[in-house]
Amino acid sequence: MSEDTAVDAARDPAGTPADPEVLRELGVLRHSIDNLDAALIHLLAERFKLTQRVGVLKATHALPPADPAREAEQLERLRGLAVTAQLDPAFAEKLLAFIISEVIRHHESIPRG
Ligand SMILES: O=C(O)C(=O)C[C@]1(C(=O)O)C=C[C@@H](O)C=C1
Repeated sequence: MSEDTAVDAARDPAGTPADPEVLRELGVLRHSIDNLDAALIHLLAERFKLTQRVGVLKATHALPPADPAREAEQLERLRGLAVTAQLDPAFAEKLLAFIISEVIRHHESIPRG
């Protein structure tokens, strides 16, 4: 993380720089956020590699790109996990729907047969 990012954001409305201890804590928190964002990107990349293989399998065997029954199971499971993890289940649902819609778009672009 850039030191400047923390410094820029850590000013009060009058433009006075924040307490150095606040800046230090902000920097520590942002460093961990950056690590988690990197992990999310890597996890998503691995997920898309697997769904790409699913897409090829489906296209090869004339299976439909979307499977609403599977999605309903995933949704129910993820909502439960979100509640346990104290994450807003509505957010988890929207995120899953967003990811799956992108996967289906990829599936549909694979030549069939
Ligand atoms: O499991 C499948 O059949 C997939 O194509 C993968 C996936 C997903 O991204 O998890 C995507 C589309 C389907 O509607 C269900 C699930």
